[in-house]
Amino acid sequence: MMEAIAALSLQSSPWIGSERTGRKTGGFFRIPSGFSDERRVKTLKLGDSRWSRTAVGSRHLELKISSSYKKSGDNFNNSVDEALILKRKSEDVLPYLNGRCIYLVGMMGSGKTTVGKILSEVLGYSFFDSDKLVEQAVGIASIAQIFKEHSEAFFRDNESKVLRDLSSMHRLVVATGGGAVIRPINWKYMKQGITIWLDVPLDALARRIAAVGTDSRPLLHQGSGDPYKKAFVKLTTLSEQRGKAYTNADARVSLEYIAAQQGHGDVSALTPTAIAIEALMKIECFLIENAVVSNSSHLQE
Ligand SMILES: Nc1ncnc2c1ncn2[C@@H]1O[C@H](COP(=O)(O)OP(=O)(O)O)[C@@H](O)[C@H]1O
Ligand SMILES: O=C(O)C1=C[C@@H](OP(=O)(O)O)[C@@H](O)[C@H](O)C1
Repeated sequence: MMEAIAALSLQSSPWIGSERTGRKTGGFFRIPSGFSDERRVKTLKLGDSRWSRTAVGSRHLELKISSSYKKSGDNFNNSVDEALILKRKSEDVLPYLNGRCIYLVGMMGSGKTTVGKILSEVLGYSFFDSDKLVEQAVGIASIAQIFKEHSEAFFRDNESKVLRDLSSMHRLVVATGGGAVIRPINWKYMKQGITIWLDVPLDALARRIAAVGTDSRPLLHQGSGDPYKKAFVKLTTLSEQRGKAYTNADARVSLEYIAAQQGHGDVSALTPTAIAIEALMKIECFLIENAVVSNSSHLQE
């Protein structure tokens, strides 16, 4: 398992600069949601100089970038602006992560791999896909084949082992399998790092999955008929079973929320980079809230 991780970490994780272009920008990259002035002041009062510097500094940066972002008239500039915001936001967050891993959770097709690779690249972390590590660990080339030759339970046991092994490591972004959230023990492992839920509407998930096919996703690769409808029905059932488990995550990145903030009617207009930026903002909020809570508990001692 550890050799598998070492070998995989040598693989590159491309994406930056290759995102699609062509979307309207609405300047949503202001102060992150739930990141009010009141909370900043509270943070300052608690006297952690590292946080006060970051909070104030990043706020100026966001406001500055936000206005230039809104002025951009063409797609190239929008894409460059997004890349710049991503880079700056990662620089804000990185020192306070202290090497903690980031675990992305969410339904199949929610973009854990796509967004995870962007985050790993920009943070200088290694990227791992837990499905790939399971394939390596059991010596079978695909998840579909693992389900076929063994069972879902066998796959889940190995998925837990992989998450257990990853939990002692640092500086990783991990794209988990969509079902990793159903076993409580997996949360114990993932909570060694920061868990981020990519919350994507079911119709968008079904569209993405119908576009690429269900060969690699055995839970969706059943029955006949229209690929979109089939995926939508199955994803609806899975989401009803798992919806609550995803809410265990430390932070939620809602594509509907980002789209509304950017003035898009549809989440399909969002670039993976925009989603990665929102993820970094949510990580920042989480880290600040945690710092406030731990400072408060020190003060009460
Ligand atoms: N923001 C996005 N917009 C459009 N398509 C996306 C986006 N993010 C991911 N995709 C596509 O959706 C599919 C599933 O993405 P992936 O990252 O593999 O999801 P997961 O790892 O959560 O299963 C891929 O074909 C990917 O290219
Ligand atoms: O939701 C699930 O139960 C699964 C999701 C898949 O991963 P992705 O979320 O990366 O597709 C993979 O682990 C397996 O097919 C089961």
